[in-house]
Amino acid sequence: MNNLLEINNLKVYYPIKGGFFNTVKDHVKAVDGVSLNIPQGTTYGLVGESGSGKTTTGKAVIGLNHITEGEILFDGKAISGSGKSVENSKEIQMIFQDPYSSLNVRKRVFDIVSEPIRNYHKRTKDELIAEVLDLLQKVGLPPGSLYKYPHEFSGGQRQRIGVARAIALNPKLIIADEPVSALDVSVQAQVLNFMQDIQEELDLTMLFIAHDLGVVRHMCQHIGIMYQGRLVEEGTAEDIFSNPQHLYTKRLIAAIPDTNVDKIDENLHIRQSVKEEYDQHFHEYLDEDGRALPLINISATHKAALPAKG
Ligand SMILES: Nc1ncnc2c1ncn2[C@@H]1O[C@H](COP(=O)(O)OP(=O)(O)OP(=O)(O)O)[C@@H](O)[C@H]1O
Repeated sequence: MNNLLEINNLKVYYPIKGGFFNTVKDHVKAVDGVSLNIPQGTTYGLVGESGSGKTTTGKAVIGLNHITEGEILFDGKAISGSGKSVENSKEIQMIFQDPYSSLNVRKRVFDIVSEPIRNYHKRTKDELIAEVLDLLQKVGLPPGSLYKYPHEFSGGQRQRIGVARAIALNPKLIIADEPVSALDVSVQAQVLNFMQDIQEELDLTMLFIAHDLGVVRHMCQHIGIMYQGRLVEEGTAEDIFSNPQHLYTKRLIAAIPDTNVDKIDENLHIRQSVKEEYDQHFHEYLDEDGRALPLINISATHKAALPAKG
């Protein structure tokens, strides 16, 4: 399977300015040497706590961030820096965390969903209506939604509007940045199932960002664990859950709400002991600056040999 997205040694440092001349004093190393591959037609879950650099990684792929170092290849072509083309911006779309604030509340569904199409193509009003109705059907919203405003929908439905807009230009890659985190737990599973259906139906490749490992388990083939700007572990979803190597990964598994954990793997036995183990041993996984050691690579998505702990 070809990799649709390849990220090689990505670094994104944000300057911290200060002083009388507002000069650069230091940098926040938001992403510090991340490499990962996403095979075409698969979903990669990027998981870590707040501030670990997940969004910065996603934004770098979509061209919203200045890349300090490294390379991003989309369909085999470099898209970082000046290589980014109009075609790339059609083919890579982002879905945001909060479906309310990411939609323009003063616009109707028709205008919101048709906007990307209007930006790139010449269409008559009737053609646009037909296209938007088709997109609404794909995301499971009734035709009557066409002239409604975002506030007339529930959170889950609003996320469907965001998805309709994101798939309007037939993208190949979707970056979904915590798309269910702002939703009620009761509707999260529904939206996840629906996103998985859309991904399969349209053969999309997806970078799915989440802070909860439980969320990505069933919809991602590969999972990368981020901590302090680095990937500390990567593997197939099965590896990550059945044989987690890094204590931080175990910590994330232990943090999955009880109701899910019981289903996840009754034999893991990590839940009871993991918090203690984590506290006792976590320093072993840090370098001399107190930053996370790089990846323990237990799967094949990224072939570069990175140092394993030991
Ligand atoms: N524009 C910016 N300028 C300076 N620092 C930033 C900027 N954006 C993010 N950061 C910092 O970079 C680090 C990584 O942030 P990022 O948003 O990528 O993490 P995240 O894992 O997506 O977290 P969250 O889930 O809270 O969005 C954090 O320390 C954050 O404060």
